[in-house]
Amino acid sequence: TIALIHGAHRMGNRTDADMARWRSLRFGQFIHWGLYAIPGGEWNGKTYNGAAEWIRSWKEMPHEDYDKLYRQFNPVNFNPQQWAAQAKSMGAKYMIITTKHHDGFCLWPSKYSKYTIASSPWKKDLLGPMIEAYNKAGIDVHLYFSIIDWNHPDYRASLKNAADSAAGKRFQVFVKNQLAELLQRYPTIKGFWFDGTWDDSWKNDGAFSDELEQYLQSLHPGLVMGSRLRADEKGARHFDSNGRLMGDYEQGWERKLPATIDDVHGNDWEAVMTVPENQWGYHAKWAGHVKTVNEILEMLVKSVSLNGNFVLNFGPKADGTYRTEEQQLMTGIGQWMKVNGDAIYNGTYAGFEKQDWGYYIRKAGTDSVYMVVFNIPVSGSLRVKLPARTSLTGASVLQSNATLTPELIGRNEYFIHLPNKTTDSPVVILLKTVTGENKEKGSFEKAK
Ligand SMILES: C[C@@H]1N[C@@H](c2nc3ccccc3[nH]2)[C@H](O)[C@@H]1O
Repeated sequence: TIALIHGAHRMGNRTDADMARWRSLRFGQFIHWGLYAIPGGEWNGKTYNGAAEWIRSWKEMPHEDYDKLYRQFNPVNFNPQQWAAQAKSMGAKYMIITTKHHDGFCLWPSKYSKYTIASSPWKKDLLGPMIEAYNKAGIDVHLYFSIIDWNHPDYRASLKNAADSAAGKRFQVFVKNQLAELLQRYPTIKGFWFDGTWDDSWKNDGAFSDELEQYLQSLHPGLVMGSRLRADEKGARHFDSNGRLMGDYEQGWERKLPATIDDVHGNDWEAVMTVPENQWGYHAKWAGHVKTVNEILEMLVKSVSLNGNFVLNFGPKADGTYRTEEQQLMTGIGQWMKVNGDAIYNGTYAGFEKQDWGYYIRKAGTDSVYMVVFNIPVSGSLRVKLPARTSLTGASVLQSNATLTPELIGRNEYFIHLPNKTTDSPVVILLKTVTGENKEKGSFEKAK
């Protein structure tokens, strides 16, 4: 291994209570809200084909036009209690809110910048009421913070000369001050979700990112921060130059999921996902494929089955309301979660051989294993192959509690026959298992 000062400081996952809590929540709501919701991907009658929150980088959007938008930001229909209630009914257990996206506009009245909500017609802090409403609804809040800041005069993508380095130093002080300010203003938040850390100016100062992480932990012990924040002294990000994960969980799964358990290398991880193909902030015209409830449920279930968290993104409109498609998704997902959430919360990798019908999820630390079925075979028989020395002592349909009688078809191998082959939403089966050397024979094993 290479001797590193600013590489990973820990082998393996965090085992403290704050991280165990984050791990148990499994399902989060991302909210991208800011000035970019005003143009909503359109300007001067033209449609921007990129991600709506990147419209300032579009050649058809003059920087000075974008930078004036704050003068009309006035979310008169903003109702944080309603947002929290809808998130709760969807089954989300944590929420990540953009405090400041790449454009540098702050949703809180930061004393370190003029480019904040305080300069808008709305004037008032947006984060405080959100955090209060979500916490009251029993939902943890994490703060998204972009290091890239297109508005700040001292932001540099790269440091080419002494002047750049001086600006870069001033910018680092600004970042540190804003983050400390956020922790001081919102002491109940559970973590930071850093973004915009790919520019050289950041990548080439691993020492600063390391010191910053430690500084934030000192201000707020237990804070959960992913792998996007840090670089090591060689410029390696997410994984240090020895291949060890930096930060508390792998945070690179943006609009993609691991394929198998081998892709996560035993690390905690989280995937963040858009409803359309690639829009985080509000875009008036969603082009391309819009994910359905069942598609999203499969991503959520697959993530949990591979020991990860899944966060679904929402892009509220400039007036503070959600578009219809997003409201309908929250309702549809919530209906399934209401009945089957037990399979998601505290869910972990089961260690059973993956089958085509869907995914196994083990309730953390127990012998309860859920089967979440997405693909019912034409035979109607779901194959279950158990690891050695594990046997079945019970099987039931989670929703109806109907008992199932698995058929032993081989050594540690069963068929579970589903009562009906058609369903328009994933079916969850709860398996009770027993494992051990001198275990009692499972209930469904034929007497010899
Ligand atoms: C969580 C997501 N990360 C930001 C982002 N910017 C990118 C630039 C290039 C490639 C990927 C990007 N993701 C998106 O704007 C969104 O905030």
